[in-house]
Amino acid sequence: PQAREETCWSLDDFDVGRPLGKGKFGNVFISREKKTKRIIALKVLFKTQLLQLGVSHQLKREIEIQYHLRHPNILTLYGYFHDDKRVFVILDYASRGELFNVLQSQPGHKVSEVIAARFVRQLANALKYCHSKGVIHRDIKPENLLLDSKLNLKLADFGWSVVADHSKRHTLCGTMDYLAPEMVSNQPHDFNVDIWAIGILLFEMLVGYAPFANQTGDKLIARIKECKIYIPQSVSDGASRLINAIIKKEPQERLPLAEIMTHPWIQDMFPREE
Ligand SMILES: Cn1ncc2ncnc(NCCc3cnc(NC(=O)Nc4cccc(C(F)(F)F)c4)s3)c21
Repeated sequence: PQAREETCWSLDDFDVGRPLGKGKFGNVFISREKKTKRIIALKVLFKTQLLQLGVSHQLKREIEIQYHLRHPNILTLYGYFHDDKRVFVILDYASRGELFNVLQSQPGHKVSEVIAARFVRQLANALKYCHSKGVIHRDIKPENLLLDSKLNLKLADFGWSVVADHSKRHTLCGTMDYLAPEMVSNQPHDFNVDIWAIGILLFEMLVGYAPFANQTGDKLIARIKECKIYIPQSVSDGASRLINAIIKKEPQERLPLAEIMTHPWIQDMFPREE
């Protein structure tokens, strides 16, 4: 069979520029690939830390997962290479950086309902694609949502994502009728964790802080379990209805992606598509 073209990269292929962000595992640098002059983002991770924290398998899984994901609202991972001390991940460059910093720079740390609806629809698009491939992101937050020069949202950092183990379900599906409720619902991390995150994100983009923010420890856990959120009057009825339809304690009760994308509030925020 046709071998997939495997370009073998090394640090010599790149001019490394300023840091774009600093993470606990390593930093990201704007860089230019010498031959094509293409601008990319180079994430540098230190092997010692990956080994110390026992997350090397997670990085391998992230690279494997991202290798199969190609979508306009997912930050592309082009490849990786390593030297004796570091692992380098070659990523799309998102020139407007993290949504986190965009929100921080706005008055009240919030955006308009039109912008919020745009980002929710693009994120739902990215997740519809991921979930259709059995990939659950599991770490959706403003730090992992990047923006390109055209204000298109790019879902990034699949370091905590998993591929839902359909295998177990397939072996069981012949005899689903006999499965106890806790068995069929016992998907520790099912796709609905990503749906929940869309609700939290929408709340934060419109209110300026997350619904359970400035709670700590067990109070925070209790608040999340109680699942009671207070949506300020400043938020429109349509947006409030969508937030309340997503932030549900029961995973299965959360509004499915398809219904988020076609929700009346989302539709109203987009001028009639020509
Ligand atoms: C800030 N910024 N501004 C512009 C811009 N343009 C592109 N990218 C940026 N930032 C990088 C975004 C990322 C994408 N994928 C990531 N992946 C990751 O960080 N993976 C990862 C980390 C630590 C440990 C593990 C492990 F081992 F646990 F799995 C996995 S980070 C940009």
